[in-house]
Amino acid sequence: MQDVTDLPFMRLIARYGGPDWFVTEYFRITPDSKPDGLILKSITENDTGIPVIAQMIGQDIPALVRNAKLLEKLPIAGIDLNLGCPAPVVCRKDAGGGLLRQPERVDEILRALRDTIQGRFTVKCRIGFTDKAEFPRLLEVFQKHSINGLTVHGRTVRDAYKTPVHPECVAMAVRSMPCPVIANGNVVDVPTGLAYLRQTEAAGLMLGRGAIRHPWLFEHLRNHWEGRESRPKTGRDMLDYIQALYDMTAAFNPHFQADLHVQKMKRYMVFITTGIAEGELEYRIRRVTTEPDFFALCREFLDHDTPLPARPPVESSVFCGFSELR
Ligand SMILES: Cc1cc2nc3c(=O)[nH]c(=O)nc-3n(C[C@H](O)[C@H](O)[C@H](O)COP(=O)(O)O)c2cc1C
Repeated sequence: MQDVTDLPFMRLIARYGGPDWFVTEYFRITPDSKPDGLILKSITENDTGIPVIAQMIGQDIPALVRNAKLLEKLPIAGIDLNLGCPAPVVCRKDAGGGLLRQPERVDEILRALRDTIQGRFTVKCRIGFTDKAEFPRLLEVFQKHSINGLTVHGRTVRDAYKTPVHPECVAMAVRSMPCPVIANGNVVDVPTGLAYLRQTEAAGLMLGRGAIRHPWLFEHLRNHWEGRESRPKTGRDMLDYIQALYDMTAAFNPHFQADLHVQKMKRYMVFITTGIAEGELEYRIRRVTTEPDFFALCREFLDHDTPLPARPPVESSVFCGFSELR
């Protein structure tokens, strides 16, 4: 995830159990781009023991091919093509989710990349640009290119993050793709993860915002499958996580300035604070500008041994419609 899942974040999440695979932030690929140095570090300095897949975003075929060759020289578990990013600046350039408007172009890109990539080649997509009715045609294109995996974020680009996900589309992909299909979107806890898997029969889950909010989510899912209890997490557990996140991301930043770092922390805090103290921490953290105020506020709300709410509030505007995964 852009500006979120960098090397220090991966290292921290790995301490909490972590996923089976990481996926890098996307490398923006244009005719004259070179792979971003900081994102490269999440590959070349990955000491987590968890394999990492390099993700590219772009639509220029020679550039994508050139960068895929460069990336394959590195210790990666595969290359993933992003066909889901809804950012207007990306879609306007017909990259990411914007490419879903042009299945023929996707066809050409996948052909060129499949001919180039020797190892694992996967695709991450949404279920259409404006309408889920576009999805069957996209699946026809994906089926043609022997990709090794497909991750489906069960929303259209237009949906952004404002709707529930569509498990029936992920299930359609599972039925029609010859490769493993991974379900993505709105998994916030063990029950939502299990419901998504049950409704789709997907081969696995990709977790994004839910794992930022609750880094124990990977461990809790594993505990469930392996018959172990999961201890509810307290305010103090969360405080320790926030402190570690602050320290590790700060140490990674050669231009560290406390006030700017507080702003970076807010990218994570949007997800972490959802539902704590009925939204009061979420509201107040947005207004904080200094490091002492940031930690004083976190301590005010989290320096306790009471279990935190297991899931975000049902009416959450951040995890919109997650409760429909049941
Ligand atoms: C801030 C932010 C950055 C993201 N960056 C990426 C990215 O670089 N590559 C990608 O495939 N998806 C990216 N996503 C999308 C997530 O991977 C995921 O598909 C989406 O958030 C839905 O899943 P979730 O509910 O588990 O978060 C990003 C999402 C957010 C909110």
